[in-house]
Amino acid sequence: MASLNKLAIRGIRSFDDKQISVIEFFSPVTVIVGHNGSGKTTIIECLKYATTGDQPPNTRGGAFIHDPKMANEKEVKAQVKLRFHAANGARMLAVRNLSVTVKKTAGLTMKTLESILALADNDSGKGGKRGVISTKCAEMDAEIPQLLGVSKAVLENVIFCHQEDSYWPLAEPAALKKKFDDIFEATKYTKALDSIKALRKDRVAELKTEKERLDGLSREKSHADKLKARIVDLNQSIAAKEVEHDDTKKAYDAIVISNQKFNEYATHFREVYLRVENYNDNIAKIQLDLDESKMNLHEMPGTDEELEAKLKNSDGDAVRNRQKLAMQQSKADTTEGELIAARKQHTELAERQGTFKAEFEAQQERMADREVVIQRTSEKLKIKGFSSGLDSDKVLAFMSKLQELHKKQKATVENLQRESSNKSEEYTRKSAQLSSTLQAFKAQRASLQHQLSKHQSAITLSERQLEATHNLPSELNALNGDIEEKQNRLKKVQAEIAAAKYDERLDEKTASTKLLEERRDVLNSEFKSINMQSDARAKLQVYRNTAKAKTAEIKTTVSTANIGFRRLVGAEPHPDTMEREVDRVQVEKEHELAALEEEASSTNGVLHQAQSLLSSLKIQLKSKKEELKGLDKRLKTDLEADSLEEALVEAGNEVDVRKNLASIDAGSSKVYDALLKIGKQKKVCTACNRHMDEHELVVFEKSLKDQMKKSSPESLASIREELQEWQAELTKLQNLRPVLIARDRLKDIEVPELEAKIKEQDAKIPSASAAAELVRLCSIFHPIPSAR
Ligand SMILES: Nc1ncnc2c1ncn2[C@@H]1O[C@H](COP(=O)(O)OP(=O)(O)OP(=O)(O)O)[C@@H](O)[C@H]1O
Repeated sequence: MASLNKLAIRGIRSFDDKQISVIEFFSPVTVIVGHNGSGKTTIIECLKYATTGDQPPNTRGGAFIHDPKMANEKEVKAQVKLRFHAANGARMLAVRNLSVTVKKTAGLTMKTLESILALADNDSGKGGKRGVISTKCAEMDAEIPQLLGVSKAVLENVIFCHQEDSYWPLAEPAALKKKFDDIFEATKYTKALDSIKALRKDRVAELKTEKERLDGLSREKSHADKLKARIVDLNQSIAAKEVEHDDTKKAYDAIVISNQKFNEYATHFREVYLRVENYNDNIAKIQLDLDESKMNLHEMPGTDEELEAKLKNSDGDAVRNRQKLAMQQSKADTTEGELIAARKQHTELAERQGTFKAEFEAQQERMADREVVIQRTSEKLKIKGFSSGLDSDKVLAFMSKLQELHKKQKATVENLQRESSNKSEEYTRKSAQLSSTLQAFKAQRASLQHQLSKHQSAITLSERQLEATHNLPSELNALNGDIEEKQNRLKKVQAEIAAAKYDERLDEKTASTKLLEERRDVLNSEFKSINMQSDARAKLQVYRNTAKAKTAEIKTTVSTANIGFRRLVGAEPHPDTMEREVDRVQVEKEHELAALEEEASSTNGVLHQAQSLLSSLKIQLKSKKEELKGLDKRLKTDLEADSLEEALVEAGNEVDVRKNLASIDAGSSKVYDALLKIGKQKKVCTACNRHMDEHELVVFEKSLKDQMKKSSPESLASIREELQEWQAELTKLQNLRPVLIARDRLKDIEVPELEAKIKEQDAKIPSASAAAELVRLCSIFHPIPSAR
């Protein structure tokens, strides 16, 4: 238990600064008695100041120190010295020094001077520094209450409570609680609680972060699971695609065969189509001929039986021809249907070709990705020779190199893992050894400290005994010898401790532990990086497998495409030149197609021109024939004779005759009568003075009578009528001349010319039609390769 021993006061309040006043405290109680103002309170204040460092209330500015005015000094130095027994029995000495100086402005300046807390042994008494524990006020303020085993609050508020502060139990609840908290040291528990709360808050925040991290990790894990599932799905899908590819290939082969069949059908259809067109043309011609024949119907020679037989035969032929035509028509319809189906098939094939192209493009992209991955991996793993131009051989070489590297890395990882585990074991073992050594050192130090405290208590005891036995020098000497011996032993033990260099060894071990921990960290980071590399290699393996499958797929596709390549390019495909060759052939084929389309357009133009010319010629011919028919009809109607010229001559003669006859007037009959009478009488013709015999006279008489008849008024009227008729006939015949000329021109020139032209065009059209159809089919089935 702690106890106060002595208090020495100098220069505090009413205590003089020139001499030291010593108060000794006795056990079990010390009573301080004195007059008012004699200094009792000052003693308590000095005890409080010595133990806690707190000056009494309202003593700022040096009021606690003896007044310099009273001392008649400009500076007063004060000292409070307390010797006490600590709770552990140690004899301690606490010295605190103060000074106060009179200011020029009549105020005081207070200073806290040197303070010492030391073991109150002999050496310290001689000014040695051996037992000094602290010289700092703050440390002393904390140390002394600990040494006394009482809290500062108890010292302040209970033991050395100033009379001015002694009313605190009547203070307000908050202040009272504070005091109680301080006295019962609840503050540290409150602080501990606050600290626990703060720690809890930190831990909750950490927990939250960890939870979030855990959530993130679980999310990543679920993502990884999903990725795994996706990989499985993709593998399944790849397998399904391969199966689909096989099916598609089979379907493609079947389509190629059906395409060939379609080509054959198309060729056949073209032939049939041309034949049908020819038949149609023939039918048209026959129709025209029939129309013409109908127009120019003439009586067929032969008997009725023969004609009937002919007619029957012709009907049979027509029926057969119609049947043939119907068959051809149905064939044409069938072929048209096949053509539509084939075109549909062609479209589907083109779509499939597009799909294959898209897949091929995707494959190319994947290959490009693979190349990038290989390049990055080669750069990362420092494998030379794979930065560019990665063909399949190089890729395989890269894979084999990676496998080798993987094996090496695996072996290295295993070695490192073994090494790491060995080192870890070694580290654990050494750490355990060091821990045990440390524990041993600690135990040793504790026992030494125990011994030391024992020795110190023995010294204290000895000192007490020494003090108590001043009159026993012999005992003192013995005790001194004992003390010396113990001190020697203490020194020896301390020297042993120093010689053992436990601290240095401990430092060494700590440094070695630190080194081992650093090494372990390095190994752990290496292990982590190796694990990452292992992951990367696993990923690479997956990529490699994918690339392998894709390469096989590409090979199959390429081998299929190679057939088409050979067919189109006419050479063996080579990966370096393949695309260029296909591009070149594509350009060529596109040119050819353009030329074919141009040709088709020009051929179609020619065909359409020929067909329109033919139809126009046919229309012209038809109109000419109709015109000719009309002219013929008119000629037949208006011209009875075979020849118009003869008819004209005849009509002219008739008109002339009638004109001559009509010119004979009525008086001429009297002339004929007189001539007849004279001739009968004289047998002489008075008109020509020629003699006539009887026979001649008969003829003369008959002729004159005819003339007389003709020159009769009735006869003349009739002649005039006839003249008019013949003149009308002549006019009509003269009007027929241009008709005849026109008909002859039509018949002999225009119609034959038109017929010849139509024949010529007829002959041209099938070839033009066939050419146009051929060009059209060529342009439809013209293969254009694609570089993809
Ligand atoms: N700074 C100072 N310098 C000199 N003397 C002082 C100073 N301050 C106080 N005093 C004197 O110290 C004395 C105070 O002593 P103190 O209060 O300790 O006496 P006391 O015995 O406790 O009295 P009471 O029984 O009345 O409480 C007074 O006489 C006062 O005049």
